[in-house]
Amino acid sequence: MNAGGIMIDIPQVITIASTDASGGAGINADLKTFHNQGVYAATIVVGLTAQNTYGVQDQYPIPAKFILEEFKSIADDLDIKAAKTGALLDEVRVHAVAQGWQSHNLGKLIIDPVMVAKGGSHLLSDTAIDTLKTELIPLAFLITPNLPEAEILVGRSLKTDQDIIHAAMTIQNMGVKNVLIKGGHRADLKNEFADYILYADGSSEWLTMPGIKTKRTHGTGDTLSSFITANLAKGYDLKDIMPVAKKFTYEAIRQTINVGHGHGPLNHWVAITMGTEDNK
Ligand SMILES: Nc1ncnc2c1ncn2[C@@H]1O[C@H](COP(=O)(O)OP(=O)(O)OP(=O)(O)O)[C@@H](O)[C@H]1O
Ligand SMILES: Cc1ncc(COP(=O)(O)O)c(N)n1
Repeated sequence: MNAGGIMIDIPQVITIASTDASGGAGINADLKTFHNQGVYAATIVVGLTAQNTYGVQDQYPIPAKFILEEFKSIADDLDIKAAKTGALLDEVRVHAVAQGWQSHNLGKLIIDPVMVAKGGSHLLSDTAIDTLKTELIPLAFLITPNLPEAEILVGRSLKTDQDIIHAAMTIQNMGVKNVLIKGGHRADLKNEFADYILYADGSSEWLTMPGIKTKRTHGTGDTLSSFITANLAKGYDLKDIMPVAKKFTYEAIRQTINVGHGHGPLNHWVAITMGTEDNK
């Protein structure tokens, strides 16, 4: 009921992750990307971090019981179409999120398996990796590890393109439908580099782009996975989203903003929308 006004339907998404006090990564980057893409965003806060563009100074995990209450509050009211996870900190939090998801399915699940921040701080304990593999990954529509995260998930080093292709298959066999292995860590090594995606139907592609020589890449993975989450919620197909998600992240890195003195944050104000002439 909205007498005299109008009612607008809007796709609803959620980020299940940790905050970044400096605003460049984590839940903060997710919310800015969601807003940019015109979706309504809710949050399940799993942890808080005291961090800046130099690194993570401290972490504060939210109790598992409270995380489950957050799940219930959202599921009792909102109509979430897609959810993404970010830094989950440890085994207890990963288990709580898997438990929350099984009780309250919130649409398509996208896992960004954040393990180590750009400054080198651990945002997922080593003991959480098995819980991630056995409890959370089998529930997901898409997982988006960067190269070091993919190496940890498969337990071997990934040097060649062939290694990456095999790793994506190994991860898909853990029960997740689609696997994106991000190549940002090779961006300094080559002028052109690529992300690799293995789709649910067995097809795959290399998404190639020029590497930008910069250290202002705080929150690149969050930005990419949030863009994908927003547009899955809008009903777009993953294969159509991927090139545009890459373009959004690329422009958000390229059109840099002057914030912080370490690994600076991205520009979440760039205008790139699915379905426009520019992106066909
Ligand atoms: N220097 C760069 N130039 C161009 N694209 C980049 C660069 N760095 C990262 N990207 C792109 O940004 C996206 C995120 O990649 P990356 O490998 O940095 O993820 P990530 O390490 O998980 O990010 P983060 O942990 O910072 O959130 C990928 O699509 C990647 O190709
Ligand atoms: C709360 C939180 N989530 C995710 C990241 C990863 O981003 P990056 O590797 O660019 O620091 C982060 N630093 N902090």
